[in-house]
Amino acid sequence: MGKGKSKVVCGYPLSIFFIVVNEFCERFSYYGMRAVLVLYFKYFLRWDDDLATSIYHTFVALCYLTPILGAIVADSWLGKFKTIIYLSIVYAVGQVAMAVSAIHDITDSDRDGTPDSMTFHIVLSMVGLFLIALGTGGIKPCVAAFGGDQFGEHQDRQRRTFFSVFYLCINGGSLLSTIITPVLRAQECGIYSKQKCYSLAFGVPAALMVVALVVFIIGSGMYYKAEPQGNIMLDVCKCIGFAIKNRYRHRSKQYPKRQHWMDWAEEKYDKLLIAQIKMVLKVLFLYIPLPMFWTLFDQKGSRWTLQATTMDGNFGALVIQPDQMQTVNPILILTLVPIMDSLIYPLIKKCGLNFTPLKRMTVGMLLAAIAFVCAALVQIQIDVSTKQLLHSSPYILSGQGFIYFKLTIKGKANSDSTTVHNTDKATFTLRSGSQSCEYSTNFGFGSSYTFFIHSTLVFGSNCQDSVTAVEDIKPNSVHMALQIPQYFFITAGEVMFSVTGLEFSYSQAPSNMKAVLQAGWLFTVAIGNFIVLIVAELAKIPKQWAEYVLFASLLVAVCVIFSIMAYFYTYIDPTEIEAQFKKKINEDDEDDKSKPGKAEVEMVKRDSIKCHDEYDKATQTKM
Ligand SMILES: CC(C)C[C@H](NC(=O)[C@@H](N)CC(C)C)C(=O)O
Repeated sequence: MGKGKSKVVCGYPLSIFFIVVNEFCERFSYYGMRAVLVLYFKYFLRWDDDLATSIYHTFVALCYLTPILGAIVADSWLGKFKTIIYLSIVYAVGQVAMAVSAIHDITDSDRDGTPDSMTFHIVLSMVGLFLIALGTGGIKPCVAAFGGDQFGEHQDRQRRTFFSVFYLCINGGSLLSTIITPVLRAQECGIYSKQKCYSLAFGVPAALMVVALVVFIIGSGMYYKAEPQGNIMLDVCKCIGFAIKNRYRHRSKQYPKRQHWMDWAEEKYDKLLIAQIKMVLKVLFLYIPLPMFWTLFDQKGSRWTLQATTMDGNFGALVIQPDQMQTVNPILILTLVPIMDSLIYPLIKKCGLNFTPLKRMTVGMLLAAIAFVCAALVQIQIDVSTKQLLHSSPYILSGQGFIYFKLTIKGKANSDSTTVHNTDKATFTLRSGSQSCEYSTNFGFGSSYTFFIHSTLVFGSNCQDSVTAVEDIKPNSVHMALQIPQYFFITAGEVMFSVTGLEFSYSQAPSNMKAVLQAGWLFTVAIGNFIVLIVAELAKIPKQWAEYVLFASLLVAVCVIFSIMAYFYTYIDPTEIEAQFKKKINEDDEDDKSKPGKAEVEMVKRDSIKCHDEYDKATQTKM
C-alpha cells in the first residue's frame, strides 16, 4: 500500500503517474529552452561567443545551487507540495518572459527588422532566466523526494523502480525537446519582418511548463503530503553549533568521552533531532568525493562536443551535427535503465553478489573514467589524422595572376559567408555585373580550401576550368561514430551512479530532511561544474588527450577514496530509527507523569544510553 489516498495500480500508487508526467514535461521545458539559449544570446541579443558562453554556464550552475533554497522552504516551511506549486508558477512565468523577450517586433517601431531597444530584450530575458533557475532548481529536490514519499514503508522495491522510471522521464523529455526546439527555432516568424523564431522555441517549453503544473495539480487529491516540521534547518544549525560549543567547554580530560561529537548537544536538544542530524552528516560526508563524477560527466556538452567538431559526421543518409551527438546520452539512458533494472541487476543478484547502492556508485565512477580513456584514444587518432597544412596560400599566389578566397567546411550550407557546412558537393556562382558562371566541387567535413580564380576567366565559358581549389586542411577522417563507446561508458556510469544516488539520497534521509538531502546530492553537480573550470584553467594541458587522461586518473583516485569511505558506511532505515525514538519518548513521557520530580540531568543520561542502543541496533548493514 502507498501512503496517500491514491488508488494502487499493480502495486504502485496511482499518484506517482502525475509526478512522473510532471517531471517529463518539466525536463522538456528546461532542456528545450537550454538547447537554443546560446544561439539566442549570439544571434538575437548579438552577444559575442565569450559572453554568451559565460552567461550560459552561470545560468546552468545557478540551476544546481537553487535546489538548496527550494529544499529548505519545503522541509521547513511550506512542505513539498506547496513548494512545487509555487515555484512551478515562478518557473512558468520565467519561461513566458523568455518567450516574450524573443519577440523582436515588440520594440521594432521603425519596422526595420531589428529591435530598437536591445536593453528591453536583455533585461526581460535575464529576469526570465533568473526565475527559471529559481523554479527549476527549487522544485528539483522536492519533486524527487515527493515521489519517494508516496511509497509505504515496505515498498522499497517499488520505490527503486519509481526512481528508475523518474530518470527515464527526465531523459525522454529532454531527448524530445532537444530535437524539437532547434527545429522550431529554425522557422521564420514575425509581424513586421520574418526572422528565426526564438519566441516559438521558448514558447513551446513555456507551454510544457504550464502543462507540467496542471498535471501536478490534477493529482493533488491523491498525494500523500508530509507536513513540514517547523524551521528544521535553523534547528539543525543551532543544534550543531551547540554541540561544538559544548564539546569545547568540556574539553578537559575529567569529562567522559561521548560516542559521537553530536552527542554533546544532548543537554539541550531532542534525541531524535540529534539522531537525524547524525544520519544527514554521515551521508553528506560520503558526498564529498562525488563532484568529480559530474566533472567528467558534464564535459559531454563542452569538450566532447568540441571533439566532435573535428570529426566526420556523415552517417550516409544522415548527417549529424557535432552538438547533436549529445542526444546519444538520453537515447542510451532510455535503453540502459530498463536493461539494468530487468536484466543486469537481477542477474548479479542471482549470482549471489550483494551489489549494494554504494558498490553500484563506485562501479559507475569507474565506467566514467573508462569513458574518458576512450575519449583520449579517439583524440589521439584525430591528432594523428590531422596533419594539417598541405600547402600555404602565399606560395601558390606568388607571381601568379590570381584572385583567391578561403573556404572552411563546417556545418550546413550558408549562402552569405565562405563557410560551407558538411556538403559533399557545393556549387558557387561567380558573378561580374549581369554575367555569371557556376563552379561546383566535392568537399569533406572539416576541410579548408583556398580557391584561386584565374584572371583569364571568361564568363559564359566553363567556370570549372578557371578555378583551382587547393586543400589547406584535410577533411576530418575520424568518424563521429567512434565517440559512441565513450558515450556508452559515461551513460552506463550515469545509470549506476546517478539513478542509484538519487534513490540512496532519499532512502538514507530522515523524514524531515528528504528534500534537503536531495539538494545536497544536486549540489555535488554544481561543484562538479566548477571543478571543470578550475582544472581546465589551472592545468592548461596543451594536448587534449592528456587532459582526458588527467581527468580519468583523478576520477580513479577519487573512486578509491570513495570506496574506502563506502566500506565504512552502515546503511540505515531512518523510518525505523525515528519510530524507535518516538516510541521511547512516549514511554518516557508516561514515566515522568507517574514519577514526578525526577532530576532532569539523570533523565538525560539514561535517555542518551538508550538512544545510542536504538541507533546502533538500526544501523547494522555495511557497504
Ligand atoms: C545531474 C543529473 C541528475 C541531471 C539529470 N540529467 C540527466 O538525466 C541527463 N542524462 C540528461 C541529458 C539530457 C543531459 C536531470 O535531472 O536533468
